[in-house]
Amino acid sequence: MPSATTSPTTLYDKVLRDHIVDEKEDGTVLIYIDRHLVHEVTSPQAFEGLRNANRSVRRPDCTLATTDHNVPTSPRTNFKDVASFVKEADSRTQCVTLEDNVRDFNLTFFGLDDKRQGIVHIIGPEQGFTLPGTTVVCGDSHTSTHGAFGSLAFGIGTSEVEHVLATQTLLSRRSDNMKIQVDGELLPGVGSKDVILHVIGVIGTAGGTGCVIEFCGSAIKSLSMEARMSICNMSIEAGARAGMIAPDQITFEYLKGRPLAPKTDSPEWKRAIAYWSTLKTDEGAKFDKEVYIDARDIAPTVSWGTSPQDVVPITNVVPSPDDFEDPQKKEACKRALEYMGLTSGVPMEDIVVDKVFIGSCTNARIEDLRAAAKIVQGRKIASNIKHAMIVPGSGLVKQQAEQEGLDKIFTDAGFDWREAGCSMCLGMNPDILSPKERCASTSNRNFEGRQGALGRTHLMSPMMAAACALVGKLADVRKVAAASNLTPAKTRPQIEVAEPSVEDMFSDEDLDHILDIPENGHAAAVESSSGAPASGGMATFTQLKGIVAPLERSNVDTDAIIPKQFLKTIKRSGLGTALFHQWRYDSETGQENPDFILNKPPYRDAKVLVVTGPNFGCGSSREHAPWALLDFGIRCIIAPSFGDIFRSNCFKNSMLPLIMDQDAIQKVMVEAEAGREIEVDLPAQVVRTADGTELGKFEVDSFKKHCLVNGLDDIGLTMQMEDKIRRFEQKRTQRYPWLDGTGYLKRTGPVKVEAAPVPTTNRGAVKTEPLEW
Ligand SMILES: CC(C)[C@H](C(=O)O)[C@@H](O)C(=O)O
Ligand code: SF4
Repeated sequence: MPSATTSPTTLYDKVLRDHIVDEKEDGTVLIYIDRHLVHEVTSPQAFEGLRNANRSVRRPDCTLATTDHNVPTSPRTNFKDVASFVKEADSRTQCVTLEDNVRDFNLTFFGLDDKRQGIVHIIGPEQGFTLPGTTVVCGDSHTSTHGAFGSLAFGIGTSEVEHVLATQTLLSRRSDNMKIQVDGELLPGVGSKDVILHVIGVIGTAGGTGCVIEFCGSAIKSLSMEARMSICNMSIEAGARAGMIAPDQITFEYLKGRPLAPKTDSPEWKRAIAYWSTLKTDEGAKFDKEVYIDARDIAPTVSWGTSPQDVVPITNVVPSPDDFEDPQKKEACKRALEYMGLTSGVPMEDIVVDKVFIGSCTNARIEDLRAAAKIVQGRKIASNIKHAMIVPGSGLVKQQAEQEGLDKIFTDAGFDWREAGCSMCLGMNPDILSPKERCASTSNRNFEGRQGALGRTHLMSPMMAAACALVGKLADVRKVAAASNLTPAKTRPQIEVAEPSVEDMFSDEDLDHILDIPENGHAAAVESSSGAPASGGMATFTQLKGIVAPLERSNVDTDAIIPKQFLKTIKRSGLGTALFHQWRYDSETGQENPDFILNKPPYRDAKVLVVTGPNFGCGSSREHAPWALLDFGIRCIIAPSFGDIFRSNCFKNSMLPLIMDQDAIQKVMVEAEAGREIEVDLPAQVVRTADGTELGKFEVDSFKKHCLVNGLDDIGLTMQMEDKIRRFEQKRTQRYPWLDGTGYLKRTGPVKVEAAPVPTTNRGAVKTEPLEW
C-alpha cells in the first residue's frame, strides 16, 4: 500500500511523502507537482525564461491557465477579443501575453469568452482539476485554498513557476506540522470566514510561519467544501505555507461529476476513493504546534486595522494602542488607526461605510452568494453606500447564481452584478477605492492601499458585508437578519466509500516490477534543452559590503514592498522606483517623502536592509518584491523572520534573506543608524562591521548557499534528474491514473507516453468549440 507507514503520520507528511522524487541529506526535497494553475500576472517572465533557455512545458496536461487579476468586470456582451476589451494598456499587455504563451506552449486556457473563466482558485476546484492528495501550485499566495481537498497546495514565485513549467517539480524543504482544531457548533450568524479571521486574530499573521496547518475538529468537519476553501484560502494570512483539511464524504460528494475528476462509474473512481480515504492524520501523529478553539467563542468578526490579525467581534469597540503591551504592536496599532481614520473606543457598529465588495477567491463561490442574497432579499442598500458590487468568482458561479435568481435579488436591492475576476480584492483592474473610501469587503487582505491608494478595508463574511450594505455602517448581521437566514443550509451527503483493497493499490515493489523503465527520455518532455545546468544562470553571492538601511516595522507585506499597479509588467527589471512606493512618495503630489529612510542619504545607496520587526515580506507571492529591492540595489535583508514565499523568491534572485536574533539585529541597527557599512560574508556565514568586528553569525540552508555562492540555476540542476522524474511519472500513471490529463495523454502501455494536443481548448475562434472538456 502506498501509504503504509511504520509510525503515525500527519496528513501533510503523507501527501508530501507520496510526491518525493528525490531527497538530499541536507533535507532538500524535489517534489512532483500534480497540478499547476497559471495566471497572467506571475507567468510572463517564467515563459520568457523558458523561451530563452529553449525549454518547453513538461506537462501541458497538468497545467491550466486563465486571466483573472487584470480583467475588467464590466459586461462582456460585446466582447470581441482581449486586445479591444481591456482598455488599460499594461493590463492588456499581460492578458495578451498570456494568450500568446498558452498558444505557443500548447496549454489549456479559459479566456474571457469562456464561461469557465474565473479566479484561478475558484476554477481549479470547480473543474475537478484540484483533487485530494495532489500537489497543487500557482504563482499566487492563495493557492492554499485548494488544501480544503486534502491536497498540498501552496503559492510560488515566478522563478518557481518557470521551474514547474520546465520540470513539473519543485525544490522544497519539509515544513513543520501545525494543528488547528475547532470543536463545537458555530453560532448563528457565524460562518467559515469568521472562523478563519478569529484564528488569525488568535495566532497572528506570523503564527503559521514555517508550517503547514491542518484544520480539524467537529466544527471544520461540519463545513461544506466552499466553507472549507474559505478557511484554507486564508492560511497564508496566518503565515502558513499551506492549509489542509482531510478529505471525507463531503469532499467526495463535491467532486462527483466534476469534468476533470474521475468518472463516478469508472474503476478509477473506486480506486481514487480508496486512496483518498487514507488521507488523514493517524492517531498519535505528532504536531509541532497545536491550537484549540471552541466554536462558541467565535462571533461575527471584522477587521479594524491594516493587517488580517487586527480583528474584533463586531460588538466590540475600536482598540487602543494601550491595549497592547509589546511596543512594536502599540506602534503598529497607532499607525493602523491613523491610516484607517479610526478613533479608539468608538463602537465598530458606528463606523460608516462607503462601498461594499462581495467577491474574491475567499468568498465568491455560489454558497457565499446564496448566504449574502438571503440577507438582502427584498431589501434595499442604504443611501450612503456609493457602490455595492457582487463579483462572482467564475463564469460558472455567475451562471448558477443567475439560474437561481440571485442576480435579481442583488440588483433589486441596488447591488451592481458584475462579471468574474479578482476585481476590487486588489484592484489591478478598474475596480478600486478612492483615497479614504471605506469598504466592507469579503476579500482577504486589508493592507494599506490594497483596494486602492489610501483606501480603507474592513474584512468580513459575505453575510456581514450584505448587512453592512443594508445598514450603511459596519453591522452585526444577527441584528439585521431574521434568525432563519443566519445559518447556511447544511448538506450531509452520504456516499459509499470503498474500502481500499489490494487490487486497488500497488506497492512500490510492485510498480518497480511492473514498469520496464526505458533508458532514454520522456516522450512528452522538453524538446531542445540539453538538460545541463545553465552555467552562470544566476549572479553569484559571496561577500557583500555596503550601507545598511534600518526599517523599524513589523509584518511588512509585499503589497507595501511593491503595490499592485507595478505588477503589470512583463519584465523583471526596472522596478527600483516602485519599491515601497506608498511610503516613499506623497500620493497626492508624487514628490518624495523626505522622512522615508530610503530617501535619505546615505541610505539611498543601501545594499542591505535591516528590519527590526518579524514577518518581513508576508502576504502575496509577487516576486516583483525581491525584483524591486534588487533593482534599488538591496541584495540582503536581515530580519527576525520572513514570509515563506518571499524568502524563497529572494534566493532565486541571488539575494540573501538572513534570519538573525534580536541581539544581532540590534548590533546591526547601531551600524545602520550610524550610516556605516557592514559586510555580509556568505561563505563564512557571518556579518561584520566595516572594520571586521563580528556582529553575528547566521544559519543558511546548505543547498541554497551552494547555489548562491556558485551562481547555479536550479532548473538546470533539476533537469539532470530527468530519470528520477520520469520514473516517478510512470509510477504515478500506474498508481493514480486519474491524474494524467483527461483525453490528453494516450498511454498505450506503462512506458509509452505519447503527447497529443488537447482536443477542446477554448482559445481563438472559440465560439464554435464545445465548452465541456
Ligand atoms: C498577483 C499575485 C502575485 C498576488 C498573490 O500572490 O497573492 C495576488 O493574487 C494577491 O492577492 O495579492
Ligand atoms: S487574493 Fe484577490 S487578487 Fe489574489 S487571487 Fe484571490 S481574488 Fe485574486
